[in-house]
Amino acid sequence: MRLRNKPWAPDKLASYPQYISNNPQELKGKWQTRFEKKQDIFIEIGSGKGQFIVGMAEKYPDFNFIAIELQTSVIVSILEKQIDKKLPNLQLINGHGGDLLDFFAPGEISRIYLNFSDPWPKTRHTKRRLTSPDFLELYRNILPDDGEIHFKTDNMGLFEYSLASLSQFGYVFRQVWLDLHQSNFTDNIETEYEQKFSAKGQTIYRLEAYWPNNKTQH
Ligand SMILES: C[S@@+](CC[C@H](N)C(=O)[O-])C[C@H]1O[C@@H](n2cnc3c(N)ncnc32)[C@H](O)[C@@H]1O
Repeated sequence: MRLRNKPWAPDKLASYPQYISNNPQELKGKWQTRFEKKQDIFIEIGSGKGQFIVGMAEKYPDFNFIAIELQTSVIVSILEKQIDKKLPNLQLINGHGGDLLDFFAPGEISRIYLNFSDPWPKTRHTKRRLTSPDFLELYRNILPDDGEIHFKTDNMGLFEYSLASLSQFGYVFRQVWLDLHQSNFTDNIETEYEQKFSAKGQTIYRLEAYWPNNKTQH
C-alpha cells in the first residue's frame, strides 16, 4: 500500500488507547473485556485503511471485530474512522500477523478475514504469503474447531496457491467464487483495493474455508 509519511501517526495512535491498545499482548485471552458486548470475535489481517472492517462492524453489531495492520501510517486511517463512528464492536492492533500467538489465546478468534493480501509472487518469498503453511498453523492455534477463514483477492496466482495450501493443511471449503462481482453473493463489503482493482476490470476471487469438526453438520 502506497502511503504518505505521517510522522504524527504514532502520537495519534497513542492518544486513543480505548480503540488501539499500546500493548495488545496484555489482552491475550481477555479481548472480550475491550468490547461492549461479549460475542464472537472476527479479525482482519492487513486491514489497510479499514473500509472493510469498519463496514463490517457497522453492519454486524452482534459480532466483535479487530483490525490488524502493520503500518502505522495506514492504521491511523482506520483510527480516524473509528474516532468518528465510535463503534463499540471495533478494536485495532498496530502489529504483524506473524505475532498472532502473542495477541490471542487458543480459540479466542472465530473468524479470520484476509483481503487482498500482498501476493509475494517470488518463490523465495512464499513464506510471507498470509496463506502459507506457517500462517495457517498460527490461524489453527487461535481458531476453535469450526473456525473460519474468508479470503478475497484479485490475484489469480495467489488464489490458486491459497486453494492448494488451505486444502493440503486440512481446511474444508464451504464455498469458492471465481468471479465474485458477477455472482449472486449479496453480502459483500468492498475493500479499498477491491474497488480499485474491479474498476480496472480485474476479476475478484473469494473463498470461505473452515476447520472440520467431526461433531458438526455442514
Ligand atoms: C495490499 S494491502 C490491502 C489492504 C486492504 N485489505 C484492502 O483490501 O484494501 C495489504 C495491507 O496489509 C498490510 N500487511 C501486509 N502484511 C501484513 C502482516 N503480516 N500483518 C499485518 N498487516 C500486514 C499492509 O501494510 C497493507 O496495508
